[in-house]
Amino acid sequence: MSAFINELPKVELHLHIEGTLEPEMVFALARRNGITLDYADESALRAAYDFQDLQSFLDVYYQGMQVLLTEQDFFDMTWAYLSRAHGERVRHTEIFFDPQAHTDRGVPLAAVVGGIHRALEQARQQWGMSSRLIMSFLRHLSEEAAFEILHHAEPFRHKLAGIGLDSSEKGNPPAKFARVYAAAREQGFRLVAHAGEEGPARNIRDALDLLQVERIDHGVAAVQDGKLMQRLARERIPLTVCPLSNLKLKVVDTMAGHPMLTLLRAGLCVTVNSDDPAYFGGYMNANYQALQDGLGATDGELLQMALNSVEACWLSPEEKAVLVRDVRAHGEAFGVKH
Ligand SMILES: Nc1ncnc2[nH]cnc12
Ligand SMILES: [Zn+2]
Repeated sequence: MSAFINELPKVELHLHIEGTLEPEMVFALARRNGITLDYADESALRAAYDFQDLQSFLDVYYQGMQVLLTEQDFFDMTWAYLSRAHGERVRHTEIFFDPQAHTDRGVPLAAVVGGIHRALEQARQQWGMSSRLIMSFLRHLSEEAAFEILHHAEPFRHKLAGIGLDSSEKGNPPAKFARVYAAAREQGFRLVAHAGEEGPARNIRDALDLLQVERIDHGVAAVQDGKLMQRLARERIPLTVCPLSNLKLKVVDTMAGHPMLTLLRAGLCVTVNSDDPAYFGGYMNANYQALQDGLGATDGELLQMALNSVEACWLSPEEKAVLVRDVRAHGEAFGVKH
């Protein structure tokens, strides 16, 4: 691991907290909750992490999270991620969770939000690590179900910064959620959506125009549409790109074929993120390192992407200024210009 990457102050903007469940924790929580898993042990579960596409991953991901039942389970999962992120110099993190995947199993939303939020608060007090929580609608479920969870979340509104849209992109375009996004916008939520991961560039344009999102999660399909790239660059719409995820889910065939640097050099606000690190083989450092080793990104380009993440995050201008200063100082300490 390069010292430059290891010590770089980082901001993470695309992280599914349920995607941080390492096999060891899946088994520990299963034992604690008296749940029998379909896999004999941790290594058998890890062997199942051989994905052909997004759907084959999602099937394993939704199965893995069934061990989460209590507020303490959600706290423990979140605390394990935050400890790891803190060790990788993540200073601020914006975290997705999938409420419907839990409430549909009978887990109270209070346990989900309460456990995650308690861990975020402890990280803030203990390390000064800041965070935001983003509630995602599952796009393979109905518009009606999204409205239901939005309504159900009202008592927790003060703990939620934004709304996201994830799960199976194919066959579930942004238009399906235009009305519920409009309702969320009226309630003051900030808005993001997964688009252009496995789906076409058109989904990115529709997420901007129909859902009025301010950031696109993934968005790598933009590279197929020059006009859209120009718009994203002109409007400085951030893309929260996840290199190791794209490789594991076969969005790209090789890291050398990843469009990250094409997008960066075209002036887009691209950022580096880990998505579901327990499943995709690496947290933030590993994603930065993969861009360097597999794609040939320079330290200067990595520094620019780290600064983009600060620009794209939801901290106040004053808090961002502190992070910008620290990222720039890190570059200067290593003699790196961006
Ligand atoms: N990469 C991804 N794409 C869509 N939905 C997800 N849910 C968790 N990870 C996801
Ligand atoms: Zn994602």
